[in-house]
Amino acid sequence: MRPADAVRARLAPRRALLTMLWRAAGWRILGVGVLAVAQGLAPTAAILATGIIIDAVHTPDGDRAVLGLVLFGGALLVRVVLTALLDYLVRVLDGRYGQVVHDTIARATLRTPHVAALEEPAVVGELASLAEFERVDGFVRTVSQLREVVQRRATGLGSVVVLVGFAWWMPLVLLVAWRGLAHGVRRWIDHGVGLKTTVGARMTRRPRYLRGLAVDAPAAKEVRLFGLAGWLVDGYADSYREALRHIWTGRALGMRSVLAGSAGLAAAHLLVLGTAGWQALTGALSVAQLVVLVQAVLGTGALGFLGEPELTLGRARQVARQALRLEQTLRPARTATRTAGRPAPGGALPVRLTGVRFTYPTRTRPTLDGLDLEIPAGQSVAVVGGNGAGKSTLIKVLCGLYEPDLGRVEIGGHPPGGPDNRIGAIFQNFTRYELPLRANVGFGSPGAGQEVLTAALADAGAGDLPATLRAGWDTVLSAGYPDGQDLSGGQWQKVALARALAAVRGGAGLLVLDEPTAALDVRAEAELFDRFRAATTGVTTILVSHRLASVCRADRIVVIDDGRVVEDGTHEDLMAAGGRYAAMFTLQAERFVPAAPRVAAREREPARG
Ligand SMILES: Nc1ncnc2c1ncn2[C@@H]1O[C@H](COP(=O)(O)OP(=O)(O)OP(=O)(O)O)[C@@H](O)[C@H]1O
Repeated sequence: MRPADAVRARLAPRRALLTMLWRAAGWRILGVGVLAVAQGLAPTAAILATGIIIDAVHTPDGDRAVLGLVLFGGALLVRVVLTALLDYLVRVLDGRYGQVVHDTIARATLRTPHVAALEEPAVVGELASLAEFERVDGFVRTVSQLREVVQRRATGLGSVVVLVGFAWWMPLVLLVAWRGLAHGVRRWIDHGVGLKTTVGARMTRRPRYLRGLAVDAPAAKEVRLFGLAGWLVDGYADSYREALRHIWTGRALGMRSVLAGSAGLAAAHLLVLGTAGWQALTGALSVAQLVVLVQAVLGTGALGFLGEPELTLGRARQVARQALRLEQTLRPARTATRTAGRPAPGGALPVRLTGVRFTYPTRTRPTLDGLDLEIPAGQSVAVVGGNGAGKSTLIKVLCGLYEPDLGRVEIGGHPPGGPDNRIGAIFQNFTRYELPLRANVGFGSPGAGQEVLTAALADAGAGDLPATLRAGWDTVLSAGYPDGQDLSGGQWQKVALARALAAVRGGAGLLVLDEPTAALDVRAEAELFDRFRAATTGVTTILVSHRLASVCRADRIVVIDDGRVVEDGTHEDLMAAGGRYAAMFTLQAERFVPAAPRVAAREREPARG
């Protein structure tokens, strides 16, 4: 790396922090800086005042003593007033700064319509470390920490100026010593952080996992049922002790730089204070001068390592840089952005995928490859195939959540997410919003009236659900809220389905259903499909399901294997062709139908013998 590039890279986090601070506070941040410098210089004024007072008492000189006292009192007053003012200002700006960081990250992540961008390992890493910083340090203390650092550095510089008045080399020696120790401490801390993220992360993985098993609800049943409590407690204690032993040993080895820095600092103080003491003894320094010098020497400590504020500010610089980098990386897609709000009614949408190839960011092999599929407007198509064949991926590409590497996806003649973005969908891992039932259904068709939501919930087979909830449509669907209520797996699925059906009632021209009935009982599923035709008339529907009894009702069935279409036709066509679909259907059907005759045949056998 060229020296200019190295300097630029070193300065980039500082520039990023300033950019974010400017966005959050504008000129007010400069005001905070100036006031913090003034607050930091107050102790220097107090040191000088002390010197004047002692000198005046010694002389004696009443006027100078008064001047000294006024200066001292003024310094104290300025400090008290500025402290109160700054405490208020930084609290306001801290909140504002945290909000701007949140906004920057949220806007960057939300404006990318492609989920793939959020799965890039670099982006995942940045988002995780931002979340960690927020959890541990909070974005919200950045301005406070900045004020603390600026104020203390001003105090240190004020002391340097005072010391220069005695001998130019004194502040220089102390400055070098303090920075040397700061460097040593930073190295030690970085070494410790490095250990924590390498050895620590590796060695604490198991204890963290065991702790999770002990306290998290999902494992609670099995832990009790299989009597794993003792094993868990011992395993956690042993593995955690072992991890800590490794980290402590590593940290102790890294202490050398701190010891060397401390020795250097002790030597510097010995030299400066020794010289001052000698000069005082020989009469070259007055008592007042000695007092001023000693206090200024103490003040230079503010140029060393400042601990918590300095560390937090360092992390805040990285966070600002990461947030701005996300803003750069997660640019809006080339295609038109998704239009928010209720889709305009306009009939069923045709779908066309031509030569689509798609590879997940974390994979090298494409999951979809050479996939062609054309669905006329209004047709109902079922997509089937084995586990991992690429069905859900096809749905996500179709909905515009992932951009294909090659080929085209068109919905109503436009790329997905374009102006005619009228898609209603329920995904396999649909979202359970910790919000009222009304929002959980209403998100499918923002702005829709109550009658649309009620009809959509009825279409999904959960028309009676609001009556069973404490606050009806206003019940928050989470047990964590007063008057909130969680739902069963099947009820949640019906709510998610209602959301998709609300979109249809609101004008969606394409309905995509990825395993919409996996959590429903057989009767609920049968009832749903009986109602389904009526609810989806005039809409193109794409259904992914492993339940072939439901699939066979579709106008057309498409079999996916290894990321491409391998069979395509009606149920009758595919059964007659005797291919994969026929084999899957026969296998599923046999598990129910022939059981009775087989038992009956076995029962008849002894009689024959
Ligand atoms: N986010 C992801 N990142 C990387 N690989 C993924 C991701 N999601 C799915 N895959 C992989 O892509 C392949 C196809 O997965 P997909 O979920 O599309 O299959 P599917 O046909 O829907 O399977 P199933 O019937 O089990 O739901 C699988 O090998 C899966 O491991």
